[in-house]
Amino acid sequence: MKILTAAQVYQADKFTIEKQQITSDALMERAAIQIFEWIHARLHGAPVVIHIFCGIGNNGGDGIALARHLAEHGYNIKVYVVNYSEKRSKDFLLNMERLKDRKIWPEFMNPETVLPETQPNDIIVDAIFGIGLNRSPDDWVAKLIEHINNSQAFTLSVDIPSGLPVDQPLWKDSKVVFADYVLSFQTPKMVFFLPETGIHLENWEVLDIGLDNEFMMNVDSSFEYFQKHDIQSLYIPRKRFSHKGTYGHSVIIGGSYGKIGAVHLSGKACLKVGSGLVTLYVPECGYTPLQSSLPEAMVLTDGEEEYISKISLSIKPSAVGIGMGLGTEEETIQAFGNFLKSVKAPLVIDADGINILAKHLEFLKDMPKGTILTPHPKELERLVGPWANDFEKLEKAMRFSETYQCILVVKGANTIVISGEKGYVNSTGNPGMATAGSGDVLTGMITGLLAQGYNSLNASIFAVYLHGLAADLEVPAHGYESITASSMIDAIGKAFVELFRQPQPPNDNQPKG
Ligand SMILES: NC(=O)C1=CN([C@@H]2O[C@H](COP(=O)(O)OP(=O)(O)OC[C@H]3O[C@@H](n4cnc5c(N)ncnc54)[C@H](OP(=O)(O)O)[C@@H]3O)[C@@H](O)[C@H]2O)[C@@H](O)CC1
Ligand SMILES: [K+]
Repeated sequence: MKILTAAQVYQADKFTIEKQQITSDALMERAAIQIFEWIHARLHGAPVVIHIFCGIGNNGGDGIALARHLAEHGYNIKVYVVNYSEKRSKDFLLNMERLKDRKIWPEFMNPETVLPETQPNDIIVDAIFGIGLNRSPDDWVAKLIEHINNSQAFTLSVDIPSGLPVDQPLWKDSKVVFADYVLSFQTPKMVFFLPETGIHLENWEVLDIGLDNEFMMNVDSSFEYFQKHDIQSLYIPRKRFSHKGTYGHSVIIGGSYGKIGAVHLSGKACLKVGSGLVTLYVPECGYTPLQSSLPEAMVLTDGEEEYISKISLSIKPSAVGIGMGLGTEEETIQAFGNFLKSVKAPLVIDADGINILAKHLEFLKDMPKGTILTPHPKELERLVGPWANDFEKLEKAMRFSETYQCILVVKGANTIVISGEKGYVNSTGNPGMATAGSGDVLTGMITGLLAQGYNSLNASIFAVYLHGLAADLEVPAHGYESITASSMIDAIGKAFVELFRQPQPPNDNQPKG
């Protein structure tokens, strides 16, 4: 699903109105009806008090139109107009007239208004600002936002939590409505996925208001949100007449004394995504533990006991994953640098591999095109330098990716795969994944997919999605806290099955008896 900027949403709006020959008010009506239906399907007419806070632009217009539909269905509503400007939009005014025709009179709020009381069981609809917000709200509106946030009522934001800009960082000390749920029109907004701004909402959902398909297909968005059907289309099916050689030979290079487990996790995850063969290249001390704990893998060892001192492979790998538990001994650094010069197979670099690169930028020129780097935030910072905000972080990552023609898997609550000027935002995963070894598992998975012939971008996207899905499938049994890297590996199989599970048909036509 494309993630559009505010400017692109306005273009889509204009294009749709012209092509479908409808009025802008008709589009607002679609939006309001979609929100009404969402609420009605859950409340079934329950007599809860619904406080609707409306601005004076089109976001406010959506709120006013929603108020009319709720009133027509007998809901107990209180409507407020947050009068932050004299410049009311045409469709806001039109909907105000329709509301007044039904003898519903909103309360007009200005800086002097006493803020309304709400009860914990009430519902707040936040339609104060939408995608038109272009500066920090005035002080009195900020106080209202804080008042909403201090109430215990469930808060539903229309399109975007009021106070959040769509595609830029938040202004300093600016206030934002905390939304329990956001119903966002046609496209999720990029701020939902970034740590500094995503904290202002709990859940979101996209409502389709019928913006023109042709526009949506052709618009060139910098970011996409990838979901199940996108991943299904990347899948390379296994063939009947195949053998283990068909699915590649992965090599995992890493480990040092006390950190051999990282290689075990990567190697096992690599096997679990279907790599035909897996060889682990480790210091001598890793030989016995790995041979006994992971019998499916082959093990090659370095001459050194406790760290890797040179990397010479007697085999021709289909893909290589390097860096987990590697350490940063001087000899290891040299071995890593030399390896970059000689490696011909598709490559994933993680953990200490990234740390070495960050300290030895001269190695970057030897990195093969299409190499995948999988930094967590601290590793990314070492690589691209500090950033002032999340948007600058992504810009820097994009520039890095373009300069070195590599893929960056920027790990976070929503991991974002960066390839040149494009970013792909993952839809799976949960806070239980913030656990030791989680990254080693991902690196192994990406390597295993590369070995099977997935290209760098597809392998990254597919693995990131499947990794998150595996962790999500573990939640019912483990909660967040006791998910471990090993339990994620165990769930990779379930994640593959889930990826292709068809929705269950309703049971009505089952034979009785
Ligand atoms: N295609 C779609 O998706 C559809 C979208 N629809 C809905 O329209 C919404 C966008 O509406 P909108 O353009 O009227 O902007 P909105 O956010 O209501 O703001 C109003 C005005 O406030 C102003 N302003 C800005 N910052 C300010 C501040 N800090 N303090 C004070 N004033 C401030 C600024 O005007 P300015 O003062 O800068 O001239 C701005 O124009 C969208 O989110 C969705 O809910 C649907 O109806 C149908 C289809
Ligand atoms: K809003």
